[in-house]
Amino acid sequence: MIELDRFTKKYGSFCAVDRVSFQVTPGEVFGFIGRNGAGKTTTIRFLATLIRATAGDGMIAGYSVTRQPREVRRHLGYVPDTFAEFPSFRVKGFLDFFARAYGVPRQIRRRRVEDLLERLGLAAYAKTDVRKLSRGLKQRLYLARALVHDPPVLILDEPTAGLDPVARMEFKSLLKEWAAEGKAILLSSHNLAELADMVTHVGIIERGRMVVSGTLREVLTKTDRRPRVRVHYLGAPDRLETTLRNLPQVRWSRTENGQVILELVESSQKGEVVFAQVLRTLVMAGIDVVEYQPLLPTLEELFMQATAGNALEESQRV
Ligand SMILES: Nc1ncnc2c1ncn2[C@@H]1O[C@H](COP(=O)(O)OP(=O)(O)OP(=O)(O)O)[C@@H](O)[C@H]1O
Repeated sequence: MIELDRFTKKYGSFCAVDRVSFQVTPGEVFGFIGRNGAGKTTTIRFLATLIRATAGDGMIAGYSVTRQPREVRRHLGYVPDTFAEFPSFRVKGFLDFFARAYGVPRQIRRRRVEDLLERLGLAAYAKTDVRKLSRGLKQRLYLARALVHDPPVLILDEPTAGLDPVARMEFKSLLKEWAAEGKAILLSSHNLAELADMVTHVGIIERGRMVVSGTLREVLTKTDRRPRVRVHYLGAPDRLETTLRNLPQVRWSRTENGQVILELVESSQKGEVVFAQVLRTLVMAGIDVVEYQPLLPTLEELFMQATAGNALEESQRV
């Protein structure tokens, strides 16, 4: 598992990361989110043993990042956000080289390299020079490299940047497989809609501080946005409009792709009761409701809300 304990990193008098803590246990996928310069890469590079902490420590699979970096590297698969250039290597030879460097026994090595080439869609490029790969293919190769020693922990900095839509879908299902195998996974991404589909947990870092963290569901329900519901109905809109006008529980409505989004008033009762009341009224008014779907706030909405205070402070400073 991954454990970060009050990690702090200062560059001179500037504090890039300030006492950030979190845990990722086996089977969890933790999405690490933040604006440019918030401190994600600094934190990730520390966990990957590439920079030292000013204070605090981290544990990877039970080993201290500060005191046992060699052990940490043996238990960690890391994909950086930028790729170093390598000398001439063919794709398969590249993976084989890293598998040897990690001391993977020969019998296992051959099978594992073949398997990774297959799973990451690289089999057709096995003999291609790595320097000739496109950005997306390099991304896949680096993912494969991170997995050659079958580490229990994966840390991926912007792993889907550069992937085409098909490769993204494949990556998502691979991520689920790795999590189901019991790996603890940390990933950062700026694509929040995509991230919401991949993670079990999220943490939002803002100017070096963790401002929100928890399970995806937990943090999404923490937003103070009012309850919304999407209604798919049959028939002409005028009857619905008349009904909505007389519904005190509805603050506003708008039409999106032939369906109606309703924002409901907050009530002292549980949100679910308001949803039920509105549905009952619509049905009683003779509206043929085909689908009625309460909408959770999105990760974008949560992110904007969690970082809004700081954005305001910044704009006031200018
Ligand atoms: N070597 C360094 N020397 C001085 N400041 C640094 C150094 N590395 C990072 N910083 C600063 O630390 C802060 C955090 O940077 P970091 O790269 O961790 O952000 P990030 O969240 O990964 O951003 P992005 O989304 O743009 O990759 C930034 O203000 C950055 O300028």
